[in-house]
Amino acid sequence: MPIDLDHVKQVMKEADCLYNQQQIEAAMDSMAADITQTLQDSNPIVYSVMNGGLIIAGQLLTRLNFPMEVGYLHATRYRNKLSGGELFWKARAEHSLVGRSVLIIDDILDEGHTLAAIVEYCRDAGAEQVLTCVLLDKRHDRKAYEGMRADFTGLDVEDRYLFGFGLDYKGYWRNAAGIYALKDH
Ligand SMILES: O=P(O)(O)OC[C@H]1O[C@H](OP(=O)(O)OP(=O)(O)O)[C@H](O)[C@@H]1O
Ligand code: HPA
Repeated sequence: MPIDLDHVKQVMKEADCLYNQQQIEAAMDSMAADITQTLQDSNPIVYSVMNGGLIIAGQLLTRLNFPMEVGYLHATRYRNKLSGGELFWKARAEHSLVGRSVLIIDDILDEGHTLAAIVEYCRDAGAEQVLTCVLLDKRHDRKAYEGMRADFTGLDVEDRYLFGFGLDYKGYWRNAAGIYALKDH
């Protein structure tokens, strides 16, 4: 059934803005400085995780001024729903990862199953070092393993359903230039 666009607009009207564009830009500047310090001499392959990682990766990559190769992986487990299921791979790495440093960029570490599976995949493919970077880390105790964190995190965020800056509400509002929380979720 096609989604009702009036509903999509209403969702945005009623949402709470948790972080605005300026706050996100400051977080990206800080992550870029940390990533540069760690990876500038390692000739990394940098993968964004489609679809959610598209916006953060695009804006972060232009802040990184050192040699790297860039690509994407596509793995999804929410598939336009509000809660996650089994991870479904749509596209894996095109490069050989053997002996390489790999940086994975995604929009959010929520329960962490997506990132954990991607890291395991890259290690199994022979990567020497796999680092992870997320714009958001949702605060709750349902992580894939206790204490799970990305190597680089932009902002911690409350345990609500979020959208904007790559994150979707039923496929919409990935393009919103802030982080929004769904009303009453
Ligand atoms: O930490 P987790 O609980 O595993 O959730 C995080 C993942 O969920 C979202 O992807 P989604 O499966 O919604 O696909 P999308 O990127 O196409 O939105 C998000 O972009 C992360 O990749
Ligand atoms: O809060 C969220 N919003 C959108 N997509 C997501 N994928 C994991 N968590 C979320």
